[in-house]
Amino acid sequence: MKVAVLGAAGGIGQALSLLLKTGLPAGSELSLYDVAPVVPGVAVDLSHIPTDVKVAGFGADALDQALTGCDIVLIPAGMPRKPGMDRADLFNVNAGIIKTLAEGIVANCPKALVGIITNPVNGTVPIVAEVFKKAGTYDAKRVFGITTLDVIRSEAFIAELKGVDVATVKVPVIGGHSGTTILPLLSQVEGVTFTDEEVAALTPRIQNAGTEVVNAKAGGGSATLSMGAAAARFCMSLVKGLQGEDVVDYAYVAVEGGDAEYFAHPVRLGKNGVEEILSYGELSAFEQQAKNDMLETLKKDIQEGVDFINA
Ligand SMILES: NC(=O)C1=CN([C@@H]2O[C@H](COP(=O)(O)OP(=O)(O)OC[C@H]3O[C@@H](n4cnc5c(N)ncnc54)[C@H](O)[C@@H]3O)[C@@H](O)[C@H]2O)C=CC1
Ligand SMILES: O=C([O-])CC(=O)C(=O)O
Repeated sequence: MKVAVLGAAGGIGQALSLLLKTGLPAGSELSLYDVAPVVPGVAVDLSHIPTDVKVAGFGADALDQALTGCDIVLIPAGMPRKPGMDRADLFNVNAGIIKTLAEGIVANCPKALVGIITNPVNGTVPIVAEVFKKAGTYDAKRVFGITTLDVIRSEAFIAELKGVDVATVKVPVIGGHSGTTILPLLSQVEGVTFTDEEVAALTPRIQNAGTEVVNAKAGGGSATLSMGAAAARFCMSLVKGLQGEDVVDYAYVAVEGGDAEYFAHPVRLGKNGVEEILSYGELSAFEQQAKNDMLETLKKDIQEGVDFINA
């Protein structure tokens, strides 16, 4: 298994790379790419951890070498938010970065499963898809926006609120990855119940959890450690799928005839990426209303990504 992390020297990139160095199956290769000159050092640092995962670092002019033969490419490259900014404010600077990296994937590992972390995810995923479409290499089953952070936050917050074992809490989160487009389906969480007041308070807490971190870091960036853990968890789902295990996880994927062109759903993963897009089931009246209210925003975010490549 060969996994590339693009943006590996950043806050997320380093945390994620550490978790992959210690978590990938024996015999795997980890390819770390970044435009920051420290990236070879990050690779050397990680290489001293005694696991059977080979690590190599690649600087600005070595994207092709970093990507050659990769099975999975994870992308946390690009600018994070500062207090007062929305994720959408990152579009102008991150769109060009994502486009360049997607072109590198086309040229070097067009069959790889691609997991996009760079914000705004609602728009960067369509950018990658449009670059692949233009190149004739697009396979909707292989492109994922990583929304796992919304899932793990929901697990953590609910376990804390209800005093239950966090390992037993499973929370479906659908939609997109910004503000109200993040839709946790609290009505479907098994083993706990919520009052209307709890739903009305917990839903926006989950939706604004990224801002909670941005404000707490006071200008020093956004979530990196929890995102590293989230991306590593999602990567392990992709790895298990590639190894032939039957695994279901949540991700922001292209959905034909869905609520929007891209929408986070439960997906069955396998050797070709998405084997099946599963239904997210019945929504409560609150969730149905929240979904209806956010679709226009999500669709606008998606169109911005599509237009960046095609307009
Ligand atoms: N999907 C999600 O749930 C989350 C997404 N994010 C997003 O992840 C991105 C990265 O966040 P952080 O790691 O905190 O930022 P950071 O600034 O710590 O790291 C970003 C890294 O990307 C590198 N980079 C910039 N241009 C590049 C290029 N063309 N090729 C390769 N590397 C390049 C930088 O050198 C830097 O090392 C941000 O856009 C942030 O908004 C952050 C948290 C959660
Ligand atoms: O809020 C941000 O800018 C980073 C992010 O996507 C998150 O923490 O969910």
